[in-house]
Amino acid sequence: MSTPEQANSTDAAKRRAAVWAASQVEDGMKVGLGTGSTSALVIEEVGRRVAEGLRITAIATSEASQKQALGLKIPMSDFAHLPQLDLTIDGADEVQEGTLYLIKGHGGALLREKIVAIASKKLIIAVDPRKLVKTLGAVFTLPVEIVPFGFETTMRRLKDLGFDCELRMNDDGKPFVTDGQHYIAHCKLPQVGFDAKQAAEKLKATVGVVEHGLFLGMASKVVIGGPEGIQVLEAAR
Ligand SMILES: O=C(CO)[C@H](O)[C@H](O)COP(=O)(O)O
Repeated sequence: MSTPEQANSTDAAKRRAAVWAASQVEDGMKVGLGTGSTSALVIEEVGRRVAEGLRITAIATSEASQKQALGLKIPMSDFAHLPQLDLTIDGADEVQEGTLYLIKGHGGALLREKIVAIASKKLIIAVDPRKLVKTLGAVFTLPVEIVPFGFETTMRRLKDLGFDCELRMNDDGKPFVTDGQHYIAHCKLPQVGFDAKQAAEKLKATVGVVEHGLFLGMASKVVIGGPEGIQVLEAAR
């Protein structure tokens, strides 16, 4: 549990990161809009700029972000009309120092987030400093989106592969269902000898797994909001 002061400073850090990320949107761009509390601040800022005359077209990564963007009168489109995006801005649950590998999906939107991110020339990730980790899985579990049919057997096979997972539940005791009508398994990652690329390959090859929350080599930049300003990390290419 964070104190009210800590919560305020985290909110301020998220907002700083979000405002900088939104400032990277240029007139005429096709933009992907992420999901989560930091992305909501990005959408708010993009909406403010649109009201001032910025002309963009956007695609959202969740129903919640779509609704927020439409409420702010951001012109929204889809992949039938926009084959490629110039820039996507999203949040993350963890960012690994050095590699800029990400864990995403605790907002339940990892599948659409990954579809939008890979259709974008650039992906900017906006976070507060708590998200920076040395080892992926240090703080958060890895969300893995799975098909509801036979989820029990899929989760058993994930366990056999070394992923100890629990099904994400709602407060009413029913499984959480994503925008794509799938379930989410939250998997603990081993903290010693974890190989993210190998894990990503294993997960992709598991029948019943739709997608996983490891975003490897996808972030172009990560902006970290802090108490006084921002820090921008760039991917080594
Ligand atoms: O991956 C995500 C949603 O699926 C979010 O980007 C991630 O959970 C970070 O959210 P927040 O900005 O609220 O901390």
